[in-house]
Amino acid sequence: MISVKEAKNIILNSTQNFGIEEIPFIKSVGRILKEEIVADRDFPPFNRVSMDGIAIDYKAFEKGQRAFHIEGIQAAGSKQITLQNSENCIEVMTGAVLPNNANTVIRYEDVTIKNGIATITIDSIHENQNVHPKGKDGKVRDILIHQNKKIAAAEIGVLATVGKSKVKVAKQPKVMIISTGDELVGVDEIPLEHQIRRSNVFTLVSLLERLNIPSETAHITDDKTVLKQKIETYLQEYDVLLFSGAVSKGKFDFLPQVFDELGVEKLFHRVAQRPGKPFFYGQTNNCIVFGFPGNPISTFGNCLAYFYPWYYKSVGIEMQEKTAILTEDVLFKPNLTYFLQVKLSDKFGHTLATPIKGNGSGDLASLVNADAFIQLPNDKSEFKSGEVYNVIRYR
Ligand SMILES: Nc1nc2c(c(=O)[nH]1)N[C@H]1C(S)=C(S)[C@@H](COP(=O)(O)OP(=O)(O)OC[C@H]3O[C@@H](n4cnc5c(N)ncnc54)[C@H](O)[C@@H]3O)O[C@H]1N2
Ligand code: MOO
Ligand SMILES: [Mg+2]
Repeated sequence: MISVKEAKNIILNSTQNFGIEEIPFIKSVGRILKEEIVADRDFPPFNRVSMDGIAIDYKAFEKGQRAFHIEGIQAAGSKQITLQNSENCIEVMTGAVLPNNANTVIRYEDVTIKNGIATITIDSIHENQNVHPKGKDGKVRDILIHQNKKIAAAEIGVLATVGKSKVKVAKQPKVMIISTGDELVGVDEIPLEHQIRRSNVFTLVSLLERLNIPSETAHITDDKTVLKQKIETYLQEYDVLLFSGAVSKGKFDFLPQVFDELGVEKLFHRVAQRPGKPFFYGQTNNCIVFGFPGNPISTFGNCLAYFYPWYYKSVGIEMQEKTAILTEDVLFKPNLTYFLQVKLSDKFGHTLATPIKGNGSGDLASLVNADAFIQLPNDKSEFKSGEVYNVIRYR
C-alpha cells in the first residue's frame, strides 16, 4: 500500500495533454486559455473624456479666463473635432474623444451655461483633469491575459474588447463515469428493501461540471462478463474512465481483475488513507482509469483529492494548496492519512476548520454539513486545536 503523497506523485506524473481547440469566446468561461491575449490597440485607444462637461485649453484658465464661448459638441462615438479658438470650449460627453487642442475637462456640475457661454464656477481645476489618457491602461501588443489563465467574467470583457470572438482553450478530456453494483437503482425508482438509489455517478458528474468537463454515465451490474465487455469498449472511446465501486475485497468486486484482463496497467491499488483506501489507478496507451471506492464519501473525496489535481495539471494549471486551522483536538490512531470532513469559517482573516461528526464513508448526508476535508498526516495520531493542515475544499 502506498502513501497519499506517493499516490499523488504517480497521478501528477501521468497527466495527459488533450490538445487545444478554438471556441466562441462567450462559451469559454471556466476553460483554460491556451494563447496570450494581446492588446490590438492602446487602452484606452484615444484620449477619452471621463466626465460629461466642457473641454478647454488649460492655458486660458491659467490666464484667469472663466467664461468660454461654446464652439460645438463632441459626443461619444463621433469623430474627433478641433477646438478652433483656444479661448472657447467644446461640450464633451463621457466616452468621447477629447477634441483636438483641448486638454482639460470641467464637469457640468462645475459650470453654468447661459446664452452659449459656459462659466466655470469653481476656483481650482488642474490641467488634464477628467481625461483618461490614450494608452494609460495598456499599450498595443501588451499581454493582457497570459496563457493558462482560467477564463472568468473579467477575462470575457477583455476578450471582447480586443476583438477575440474565438479563443484557443485546452480541450477537455472525454470522460465516462461508471457506477457498478447490483444493489443500485435509478433516481426515479422506488428501491426495494435491499436496494439503494445510485448517487455517486451524479456527484461525480457535478464535480466534473465544476471543471466544465462534460461527461457521460453508465451503470453496470456486478456481472464480470458484462463488465469486461463494456469496459473494453469504453477504454477505446474515452480519455478517462471514472468508476465508483467494486475495487475492494468483496466476492463481486471484479474491477481490478477485469482491468488486469483488459491490459490496464495498474499504477497503484490501495492508498494508506481513510476514507478512500481501496482506490485503483491505472492506464492504457490512450485512457486513464480512476477506480474510486464505492462508499459515497470515498468516491467524492478521492475525486477532489486526485482527479482534480490530475485534470488541472493536464491542462496546465498547478493547484494551490490551501490550509486551515483545526478548532478541536482530533485523535486518529491508524497509520493512515485521515481526510476528515470539516466545516470552514473565517476569523480575523484565517480559515478555521471544525470537524463534522459523521458515521463513516457511507454517510453521504454528512457531506452536506461540511465544506472540505482536512488532511491529517499519517505520521501522528494526535492533532491539536490550533494546528494548521492542508484542506481540500468543495465549497
Ligand atoms: N474486507 C474488506 N472489506 C472492505 C474493505 C477492505 O479493505 N477489506 N474496504 C472498505 C472500504 S474502505 C470501502 S470504501 C469499500 C469500497 O468498496 P468498493 O469500492 O468495492 O465498492 P462496493 O463494494 O461496490 O460498494 C461499497 C458501498 O458503496 C455503495 N455504493 C457503491 N456505488 C454506489 C453508487 N453509485 N451510489 C451510491 N452508493 C454506492 C454500495 O452500495 C456499498 O454500500 O469497501 C469496504 N470493504
Ligand atoms: O475508503 Mo473506505 O471509504 O474508508 O470506507
Ligand atoms: Mg466492495
